[in-house]
Amino acid sequence: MARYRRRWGYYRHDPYFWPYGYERTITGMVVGAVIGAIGTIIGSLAGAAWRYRSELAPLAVAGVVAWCAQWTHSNTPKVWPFIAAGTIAAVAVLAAFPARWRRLPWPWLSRGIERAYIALCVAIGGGWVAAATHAGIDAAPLPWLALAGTVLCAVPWWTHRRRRAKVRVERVLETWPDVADAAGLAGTRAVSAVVDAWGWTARIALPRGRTAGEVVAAVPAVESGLGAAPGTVRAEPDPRRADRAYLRVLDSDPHAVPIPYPRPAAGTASIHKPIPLGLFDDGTTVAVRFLRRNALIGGVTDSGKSGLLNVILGYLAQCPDVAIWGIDLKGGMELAPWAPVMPRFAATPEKAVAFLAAAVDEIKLREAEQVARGERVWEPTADRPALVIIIDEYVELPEAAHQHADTIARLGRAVAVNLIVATQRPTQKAMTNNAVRSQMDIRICLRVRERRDVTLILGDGMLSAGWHAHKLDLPGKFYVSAREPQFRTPRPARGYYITVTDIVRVVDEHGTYTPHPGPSHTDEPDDEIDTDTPDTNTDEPVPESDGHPPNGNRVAVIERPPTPERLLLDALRNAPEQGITVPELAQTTGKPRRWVYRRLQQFTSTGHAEQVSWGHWRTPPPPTETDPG
Ligand SMILES: Nc1ncnc2c1ncn2[C@@H]1O[C@H](COP(=O)(O)OP(=O)(O)OP(=O)(O)O)[C@@H](O)[C@H]1O
Repeated sequence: MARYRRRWGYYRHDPYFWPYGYERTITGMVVGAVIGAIGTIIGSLAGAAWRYRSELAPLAVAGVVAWCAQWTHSNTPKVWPFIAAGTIAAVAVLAAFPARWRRLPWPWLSRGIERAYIALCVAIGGGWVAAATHAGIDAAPLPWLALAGTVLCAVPWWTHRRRRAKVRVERVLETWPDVADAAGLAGTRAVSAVVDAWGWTARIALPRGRTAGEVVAAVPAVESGLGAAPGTVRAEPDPRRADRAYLRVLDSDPHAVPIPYPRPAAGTASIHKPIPLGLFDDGTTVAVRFLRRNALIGGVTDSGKSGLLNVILGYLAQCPDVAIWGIDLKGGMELAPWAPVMPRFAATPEKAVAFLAAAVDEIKLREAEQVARGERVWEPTADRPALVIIIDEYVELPEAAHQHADTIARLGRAVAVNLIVATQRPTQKAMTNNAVRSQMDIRICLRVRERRDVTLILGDGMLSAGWHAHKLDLPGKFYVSAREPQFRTPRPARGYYITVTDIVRVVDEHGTYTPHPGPSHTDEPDDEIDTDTPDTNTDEPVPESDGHPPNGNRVAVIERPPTPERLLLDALRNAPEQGITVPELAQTTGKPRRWVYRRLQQFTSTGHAEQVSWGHWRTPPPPTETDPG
């Protein structure tokens, strides 16, 4: 310290150190203040230029272009033809941009309209540089052309929606430390942000030892800090890292108006693909795979359950590899319009029981067929379709039907026989004491009245994890919970709004089971729909002659030609008491005897066939109950 004091004492009287006097003088202070003010102004201008760098970019580019033209004009004026040729080549490349280049990670080059804008800027800039290189930048009319070109290129840049949104988010993120301090999230950082059509999503990094739950809890305070409307900010944990969270801020709500139903392109629908149900609040599609999965859809009256079922049906009806059965215990009010695409449609409890029993039977047949084919899971095709049973108002099913539904939910998965059920309150009793509910891999929760209904539909712990379905405010809004990562966090979605016209169009194109009774006929037995307890012939093909089922009142389970395995099983089931011979079986199935022998061996080992006498086979009779008396 003493050393510095000595040095200060030395310089205090040095005239070179104080150019305006030996001591501080008034002049020196004024000059210092002026220099300070100029510095402050320059600093502020530089700060503003940095802050508005995106808006100023076109002017900066114009300045650089003019400087380059001046330099080439002064040093190498003869290169102007090369500059012109280079410009034409660049514009040509942008115009004929090969499709495979569009997959490169340059978003501004992958969209046609943005490529056209870049091509325009290159043409104007390159053309002007070539001309200015030849004639000089001040040769008329080049200065005026420079001004016009700058404005022409700058206006689309200034008005570009995505650029403006990105800049706005960057500015918000610059203020994040202050917002975080005010919201009790001091020490957190906004590490990245993505802008979309409806708002933006930022990834927030938390200091060690702190969790995403804190960000979720601080959402109201963050809304206040950002000056956003209540309910427009949502936070969710990052499923990959415990010390990261996502913050979603909505500028406009994609769910504010009904979202029109988009039909899949003709010939593309398949049960192997996820079914698009609607949009998340960031505008991404909610697409759920229903193959070999049971689904539960719950919500209060008018929450949009039937609307969502219609969206699912609209897709399934267009899948060649699916057969749909419908059960609608609201007297057929909701699903009746779809009856023409359903081989089976029940609107009364009795039919519902019969159909579900038939589905259990179908599962057993499919299991046997799988054994015969040596396959573990049933891969649906047009010939061997998946069977999806849609049940509206599940709790209205009679007790007997619940038992069958329970069996289907437990055993149907491997053989692609599945349930999609909708209900207002899936209480324990209604869900066969939870057996069916526990088999529901996909849970969709629309608006519910009470908080505990969230637990009933989605499961324990979901309410406290942020699945606040009781706060959903519009019909068709829902949460979906499934095993895929995108369905493990509570993200509100809204289903597509499918109109009667959409339904009629799909049914007209894909409906084959006509005529069907309207809801008003449901109390009377009908000719078109099978009310019998089903038997082994349930998969007879429907003749295409007049659309009416054969044998008076029987329709097919699935209107596709049966597989040889199924024909074999049916023949064994229908065999007389003394059995059926191998040559007869070979004739029925159209397969060689060796094939029949091999299948019979497999069926015998699994209890689906027995040899009654030498060369005679049949299905073993069901075990009879022994009389305890
Ligand atoms: N995705 C949607 N977008 C816009 N409106 C919808 C949507 N889904 C349903 N709605 C509207 O909400 C109302 C109720 O829908 P829906 O009949 O599907 O409800 P629900 O839950 O099945 O009712 P209920 O239990 O009484 O049958 C209908 O008027 C429908 O137009």
